[in-house]
Amino acid sequence: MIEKKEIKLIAIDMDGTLLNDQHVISDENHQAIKEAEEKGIHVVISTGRTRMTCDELVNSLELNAHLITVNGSEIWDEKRELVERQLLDIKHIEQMWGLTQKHQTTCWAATVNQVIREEFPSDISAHEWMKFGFDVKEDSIRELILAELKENPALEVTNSSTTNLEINAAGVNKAKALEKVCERLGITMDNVLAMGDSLNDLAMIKEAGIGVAMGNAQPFVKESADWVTSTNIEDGVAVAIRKWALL
Ligand SMILES: O=C(O)COP(=O)(O)O
Repeated sequence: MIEKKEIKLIAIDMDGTLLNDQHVISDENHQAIKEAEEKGIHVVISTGRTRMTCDELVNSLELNAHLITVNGSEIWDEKRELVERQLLDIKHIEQMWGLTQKHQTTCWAATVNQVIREEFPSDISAHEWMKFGFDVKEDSIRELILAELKENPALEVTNSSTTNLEINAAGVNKAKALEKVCERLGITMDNVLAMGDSLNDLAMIKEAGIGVAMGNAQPFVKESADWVTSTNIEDGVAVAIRKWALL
């Protein structure tokens, strides 16, 4: 039985959480977020996406709050000024690029000004890298890559779906970024309600006062959460906001 806590900040993941399977924010989720803001609660979108791929959806919420992107690599303030950005080392990008070649997998990556999908640049060192991703349908190959990545203590390895791997610099995750946002606002992680569905949400779900997993979350995320809400296609975000922050 989890006790209710005073919620001063709500951190919400996007894909598989705030967004339905058509990548749309439902009216019900929109309304619950609006009511939370009206109550004076900071609503912080905390996503693996880059500004380029989340702005339109985030702006539609008209929030007056910080924003966390690329799994915590970037923190933006209410005016969308950059507070902090953390990069991956070039040698680690080269290592991961080597792994995609070795295992013949699909990869993608986020630099500070683009999301790279098909054409991987030959001048790796000319870019500033924030995240590297592998898409691997075959479990055995994904596990091999995961094992190699885990040997490198400079990397933070998570996922945003069961068939991908997402890599940031060690110590970069949504929980660390949220702690920094909380510090700026003078609140503690105990007053945070965080919700998500994948391993890139795990740290914030564990460290928040109330950590909520979506009904569609990966099993380990559900096991680690304080509470499991409905799925992303059943307005699970609104359900959790109403249960933990609005009553
Ligand atoms: O990494 C992604 O692109 C998925 O983003 P999410 O963290 O909002 O689910």
